[in-house]
Amino acid sequence: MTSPKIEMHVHLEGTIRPVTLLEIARRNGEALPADTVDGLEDLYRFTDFRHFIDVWVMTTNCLRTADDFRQVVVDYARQARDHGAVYLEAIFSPAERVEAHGIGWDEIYTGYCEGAVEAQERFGLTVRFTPDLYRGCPVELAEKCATVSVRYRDRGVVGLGIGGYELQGPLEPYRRAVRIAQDGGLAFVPHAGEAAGAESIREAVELGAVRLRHGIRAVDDSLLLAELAERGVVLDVCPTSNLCTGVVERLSAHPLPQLRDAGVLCSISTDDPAMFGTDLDREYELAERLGLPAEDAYAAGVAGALCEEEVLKRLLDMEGSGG
Ligand SMILES: O=c1[nH]cnc2c1ncn2[C@@H]1O[C@H](CO)[C@@H](O)[C@H]1O
Repeated sequence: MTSPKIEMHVHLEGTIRPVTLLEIARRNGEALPADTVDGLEDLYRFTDFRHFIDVWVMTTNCLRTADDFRQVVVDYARQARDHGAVYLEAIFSPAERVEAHGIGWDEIYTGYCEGAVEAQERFGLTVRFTPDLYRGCPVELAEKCATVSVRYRDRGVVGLGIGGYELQGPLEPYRRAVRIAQDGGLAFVPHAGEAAGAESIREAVELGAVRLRHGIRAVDDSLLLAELAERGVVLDVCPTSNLCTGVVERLSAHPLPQLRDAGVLCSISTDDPAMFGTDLDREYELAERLGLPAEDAYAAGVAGALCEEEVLKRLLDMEGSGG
C-alpha cells in the first residue's frame, strides 16, 4: 500500500498517455506532429522550457468534446488513485481550446466537472479544479474565463491560475480577471518562479496568490523566502518537471532542501506526468531523496488545499492515520 497523497499541481492535458492522445486525435480527425507512440515520445524530449510549452499547446489542441475532457479526468483519477492519491487539485486550460478551435466554454467545463463526479463515484478520489489562463492570453478572453470559472464554483472549480511561458510578460494585464475570480470566491493560484525569478513571485503575491505553482526560484531572495514561510504560502513543487523543462539542471541542484530549511511549505506533484514520464509515487520518492518526507508533503497539501471544509476534514483525518 502506498501512503496517502495529495496532488495539487497536475495539468490534465499533460496526463494523457501517448496511446490515448493518438486515439483521441484520430477520433476527432486532428493531425498530431507524430502518429506513433514512439514518435510522440520523441517529441516529448524537451530541449528547454519554451520547447515544452510549444509541444504542450500543439498536442493538447486535439481535445474537442465534453467526452474527451471527461475521459481525461477519469483516466488520470484511476492512475493517481493507484499511486495513493486521495485528493487532486487539477488544472485545465480552457482559453487555448476556445481560442484555437472555438470550442464552447460549457463543453469544456461540463466535461471536466462530470469527470470529477465519476472519479468520486468509481475511485473515491476527490477532484477539484483550478483552470489556467496563459501568459499572453488576450485580456478579454482571460476575463471571460474568470467569469465562467466562477459559474462552475459549485461544481468543483475552486481557483484560477495562470501558466505558460513565464518570461512572456507580467501578470498586470490580468489584474481584472484575477479580481473577477476572487470576488466570485475563487483563489488565485498562478505559476510563478519557475522559468523566471523572485520578481515574478513578488508580482504574483501582490496580486493575492494564496499558493504558487512551482515558486522554486524564491530561493534566490532570502527576504522573499522568509515572507512566503511566514505567510504560509504553499509551493506546489514538481521535481521531474523542473529537470525536463531545464529550469533545474540536475536533481542535486534542486532548491527543495533550501525551501524546506527556510520553513516554506512544499507540496509535491507530477505537473504533466505523461509528458515527463513520471507518476506521483516517483515524485514523492524524489522529494524524500531531497529531504522532504511524504508526511510533510501531505501536510503542505492539506495546508494549501482549496476544497470545502468537509473534504478538508477528511484529508486531515487521513493525515492522522499515517498520511
Ligand atoms: O510546467 C508548466 N509551466 C507553465 N505552464 C504549463 C506547465 N505545464 C503545462 N502548462 C500549460 O501550458 C499552457 C501554455 O500556454 C498553459 O495553459 C499552462 O497551463
